[in-house]
Amino acid sequence: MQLLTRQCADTRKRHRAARAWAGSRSCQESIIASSANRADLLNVEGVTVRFGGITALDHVSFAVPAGRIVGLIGPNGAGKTTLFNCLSRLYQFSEGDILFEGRSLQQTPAHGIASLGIGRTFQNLALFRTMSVRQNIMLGGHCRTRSGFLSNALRLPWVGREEAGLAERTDELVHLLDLESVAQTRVMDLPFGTQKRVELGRALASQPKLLLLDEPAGGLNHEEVEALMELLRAIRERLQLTMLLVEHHMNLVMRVSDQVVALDFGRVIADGTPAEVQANETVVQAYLGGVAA
Ligand SMILES: Nc1ncnc2c1ncn2[C@@H]1O[C@H](COP(=O)(O)OP(=O)(O)OP(=O)(O)O)[C@@H](O)[C@H]1O
Repeated sequence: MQLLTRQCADTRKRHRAARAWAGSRSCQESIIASSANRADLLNVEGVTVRFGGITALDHVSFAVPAGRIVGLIGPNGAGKTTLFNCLSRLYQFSEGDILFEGRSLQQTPAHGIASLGIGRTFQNLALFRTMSVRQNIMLGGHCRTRSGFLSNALRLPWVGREEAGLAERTDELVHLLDLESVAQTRVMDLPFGTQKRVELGRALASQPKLLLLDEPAGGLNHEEVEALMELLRAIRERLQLTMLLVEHHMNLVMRVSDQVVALDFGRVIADGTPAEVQANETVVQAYLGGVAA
C-alpha cells in the first residue's frame, strides 16, 4: 500500500522514465535477458479445446515468466479468446493443464480466479454503466475483502479497516489511471477510451499478479493507443505486474511486449521476442498476409 502511494506520487516522472525506456532497445533487450532465469508465473501445457468437430486449441504450450508482458497474436479464429476463457476457467479444456504459480487451475472455479491473483479485462467492458468511475473500480477490489453480510451488519472493527483500505487503494488507482476529474461521473457518460481505462482500473483493483488484457486497444484512436502503451509499461513497472495481452493492434503488441506468442488454427506457430516473431515466415504467411513488417 505504501509502495503504491509512493509510486503514485511521481506519476509524471514515471511517464518520462517510461518514454525513455521505450526508446531504448538495448534496455528492452537487457530486461529480457535479465528475466531469463525468473520463475514462470503461468504455464500453459498442451491445452486442447474442442467444440464439436472444431479444435479451437490444439496442444497449446507456452510459459509466461513473472514480470513480463506477453503478447498473444493470431488471425481471426486462431483461438486467442478460447485460451483466455480457459485461463479464466470459463471454458473447460479436454487435454493438458494450466499452472498458475506452479498450481493447476483445474480445480479452481471461475469465481475463484480473481482471488487467486488473475485479473482480466473484457473486449466488451464489464462495467456497471450507471455507477460512477470510482464505484466501478472499488467493486473490482471486493474479491479481496473478507467481510460478508453478517460481519457488515455487526459492523465488526476489521470491516471498517478493510473498507478504508479498499477506498484508499481505489483512490490510488483513480490517480494512477488519471481518472480523478471523472471519478464521480457515471461510466455511461464517458467516452469509450475513458471507459476502457475504468475497465483497466476495475481489473487492477483486484490486485492481480497476472493481468489478462483482451484487446485493450480495440476501438481506441491513435493518440489513445499511444497513451495506453505508456500506461501499460508504467503499470507493469510500478505494480510489478505480469501481463498477457490479446491484441490485433500489431504496433502496440510489438512495441509493448517482451515476448510474443503467435497462434494459428489453434496451434502455437511462433514464440519469441517481438523481432523474432515479426521475422518468422510462418507468422508472416499466417497473420501478416505475406507482408513482413
Ligand atoms: N463457444 C464456441 N462454440 C463453438 N465454436 C467456438 C466457440 N468459441 C470459439 N469457437 C471456435 O473456435 C475457434 C477459435 O475461436 P476464438 O474466438 O478463440 O478465436 P480468436 O483468435 O479469439 O478470434 P478473434 O480474433 O476473431 O476474436 C473458431 O473457429 C471459433 O469459431
